[in-house]
Amino acid sequence: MKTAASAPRVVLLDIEGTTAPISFVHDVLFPYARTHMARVLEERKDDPAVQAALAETEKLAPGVPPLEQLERWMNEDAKVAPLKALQGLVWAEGYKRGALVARLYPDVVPMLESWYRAGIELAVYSSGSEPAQKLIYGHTAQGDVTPLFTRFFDLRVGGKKEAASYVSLLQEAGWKASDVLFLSDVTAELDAAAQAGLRVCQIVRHEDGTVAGTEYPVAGNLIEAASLFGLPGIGQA
Ligand SMILES: CSCCC(=O)C(=O)COP(=O)(O)O
Ligand SMILES: [Mg+2]
Repeated sequence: MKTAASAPRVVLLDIEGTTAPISFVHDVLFPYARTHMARVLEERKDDPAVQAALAETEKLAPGVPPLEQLERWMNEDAKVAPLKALQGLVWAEGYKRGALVARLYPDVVPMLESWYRAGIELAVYSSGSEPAQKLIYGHTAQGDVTPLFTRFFDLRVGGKKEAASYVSLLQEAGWKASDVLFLSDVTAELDAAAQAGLRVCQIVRHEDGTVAGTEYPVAGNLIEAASLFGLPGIGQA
């Protein structure tokens, strides 16, 4: 007899296109980083974090002036660790002076609060750096919701389209693959996570124009994902 799968114990969430609109990342965050990058790098040239990211940029693109390389990566939307680290530093300044306020989809905070109250572990896996992830969740319309999350994984565990990254993060967190539900809008990320044994669901946000794949369960928002995977709904915990 086949038994019904139990509800996931851990929900691992992508950000762009899953919890935050793509337009917030591409039309607000990325242009802010592009506008202020050169100035922030100049002002913080003695900061060891800036120096480390610039050294890594030079290592990855020898012979290219680092600022030029960073601009190339920004044009390509490259998911590269030193760019992501520096974008995070630029955004930190923007959030601090009130020029940036995070925009999340309206279902996100109420749903995460309900899962948190039900004892479900919540974690982030985004190409944005860990500090950038904490900034987004630290500056929502509902205030600082970072305490809802136990872990913030970024490119240090590897790229999101590689199965090995999911194996690494499972190891680091001590989670069993089948206990974890990964939510993302990008099917290549779901492929990689599924290959590592995680349960997966594609979040297909109408506003983002995400195209639904055919291989995995599809949900229009976190409320639908909850219902598909036996997780509590808003206000049910
Ligand atoms: C941490 S918010 C900025 C997100 C970002 O820089 C990015 O490249 C989007 O990555 P994601 O993995 O969340 O799709
Ligand atoms: Mg995404």
